[in-house]
Amino acid sequence: MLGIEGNLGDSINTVQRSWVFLILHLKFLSLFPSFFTQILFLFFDLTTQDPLRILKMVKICCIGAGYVGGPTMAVIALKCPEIEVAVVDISVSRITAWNSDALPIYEPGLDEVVKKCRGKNLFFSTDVEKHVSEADIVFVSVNTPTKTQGLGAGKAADLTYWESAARMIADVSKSNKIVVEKSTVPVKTAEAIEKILNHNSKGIDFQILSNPEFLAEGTAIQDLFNPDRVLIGGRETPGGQKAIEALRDVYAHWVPVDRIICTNLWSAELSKLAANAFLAQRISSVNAMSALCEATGADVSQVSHAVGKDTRIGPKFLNSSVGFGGSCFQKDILNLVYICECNGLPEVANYWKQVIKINDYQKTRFVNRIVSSMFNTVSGKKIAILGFAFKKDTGDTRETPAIDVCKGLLGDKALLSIYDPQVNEEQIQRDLAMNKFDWDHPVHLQPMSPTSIKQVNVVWDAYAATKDAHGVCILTEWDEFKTLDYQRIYDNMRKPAFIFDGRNVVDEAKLRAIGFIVYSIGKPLDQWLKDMPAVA
Ligand SMILES: NC(=O)c1ccc[n+]([C@@H]2O[C@H](COP(=O)([O-])OP(=O)(O)OC[C@H]3O[C@@H](n4cnc5c(N)ncnc54)[C@H](O)[C@@H]3O)[C@@H](O)[C@H]2O)c1
Ligand SMILES: O=c1ccn([C@@H]2O[C@H](COP(=O)(O)OP(=O)(O)O[C@H]3O[C@H](CO)[C@@H](O)[C@H](O)[C@H]3O)[C@@H](O)[C@H]2O)c(=O)[nH]1
Repeated sequence: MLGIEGNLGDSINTVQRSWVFLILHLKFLSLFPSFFTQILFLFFDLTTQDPLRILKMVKICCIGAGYVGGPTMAVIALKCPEIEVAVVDISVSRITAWNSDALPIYEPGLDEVVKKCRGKNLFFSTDVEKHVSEADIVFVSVNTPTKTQGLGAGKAADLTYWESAARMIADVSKSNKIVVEKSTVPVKTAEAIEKILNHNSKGIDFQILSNPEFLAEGTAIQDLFNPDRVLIGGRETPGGQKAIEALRDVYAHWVPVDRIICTNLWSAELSKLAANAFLAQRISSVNAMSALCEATGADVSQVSHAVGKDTRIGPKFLNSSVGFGGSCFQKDILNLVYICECNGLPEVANYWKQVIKINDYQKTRFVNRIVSSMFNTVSGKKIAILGFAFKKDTGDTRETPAIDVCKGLLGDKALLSIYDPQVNEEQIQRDLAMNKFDWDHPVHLQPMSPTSIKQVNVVWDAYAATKDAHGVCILTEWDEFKTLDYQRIYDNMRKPAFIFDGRNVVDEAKLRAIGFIVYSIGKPLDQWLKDMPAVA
């Protein structure tokens, strides 16, 4: 095992040197194969300590085999063949899936990366303690969901899973370790983790680093291969700096060093929350504009284009939508709000709270638009839902706006027929039966009792979903929804046939020419919709 204090950073730096040495070594052994020569070389190896000592593999363990732990570690294993990477989880079903041909998450490019490394230097296991105790670097990538009860419920991050992982690391460790916060955590979490780890440390040196992850689902592999930046925060002590160096050396296998930013612990922890808040704020800003566009006849796509051409603003993340979803934005902003409140900054807290309020408003506005357009009632009417995942190219449904829209329509007694290319019926039924904030607690990774909602029917084809429907809602921007045969869909629907496009994927002019009544977020309204204004 390599000690962190002394030589982990150096060892990775000198890997190339060691390969040269090994080749020379083997060459000499083949030239002088006598027993005596071999003994001489062995003696040399043992006494010099360098470089053969460092040929022993560095071991990384990641606790949490989820959307972050799985892809991140697979890419580290691919890019660092001399490092042994173990990804561990308490969920037996998740680990079984990681070891099978049907990986537990859908992510373009992930299968190929896993296939290249699994069984070589990438391992998935439920033997959490063994792999943690053997590792030099332990990443912790467990859930940090919003608290559902107690102090800070509905806002604060629930650190139960993080704390239990930290206690387990302290219990099973027998050698020095770098412990890396990969999960998104409240600023100052590292201080609490240090206390847990060092309280009963048996003389072991634990260095805590913050290394937040910025990948987005659906593009995780490309984001990991080519990150805008890698952020590493650590203590400003010699030990802390050495640990930063060791982790930087891992990423430096494929990330240009000028993109690896090193900061203090608190800056790294806070930057992750700040980045998500800034990104979500852009979406709430454009969504707020979308309401004004509908009221005035402006077109939100044109406004976004014009605004985004300003190089100080930039064109990305300005797509108006039914609202942002996903496991991160809402959770992390609520967490930020709570931290501001705890630090006596109510004005700052209220500023960020508004990003969530606009997002909720956007989802409610969308449901109200549907109901008001369809003569103020959807009771007993079949509504097709196209797309349930929170964005395209993922099967993840955590905090998807589709849940709120579907629940809103179910509240008005609609009959839903749902199709998503990557989300199965069990997941959809479970999501629609779940309470707010329950979605990201590990108990929900286990199969739940099948309490299916009778008003909901899940089908495996957009045409089946839309057959005999009164209205169609597009809630995820899957590419296939752009090229559906809308004439066929129209012919098989009840009339008047409505389309409510929550992602601005359809060509409204073409659909209107077919005969549809079309509502697209932030676009000029047609006469029908003007005559039946939604109550926001
Ligand atoms: N999903 C993303 O795109 C994304 C991106 C950046 C950061 N993050 C952050 O990363 C963290 C993980 O997110 P995720 O989406 O991968 O979550 P996830 O639910 O997909 O995975 C977390 C895993 O941790 C496991 N786990 C929980 N407690 C454990 C324990 N004590 N020991 C072993 N395993 C345990 C769970 O069983 C689960 O499989 C969160 O803090 C999240 O905010 C997520
Ligand atoms: O212009 C846009 C861009 C996105 N969205 C929606 O916003 C949500 C989030 O999308 P995205 O950010 O692409 O996916 P995530 O996987 O949630 O990634 C975010 O959250 C991660 C978890 O913290 C971070 O690591 C990423 O950097 C951050 O982009 C989705 O519902 C999108 O449909 C919009 O409505 N309009």
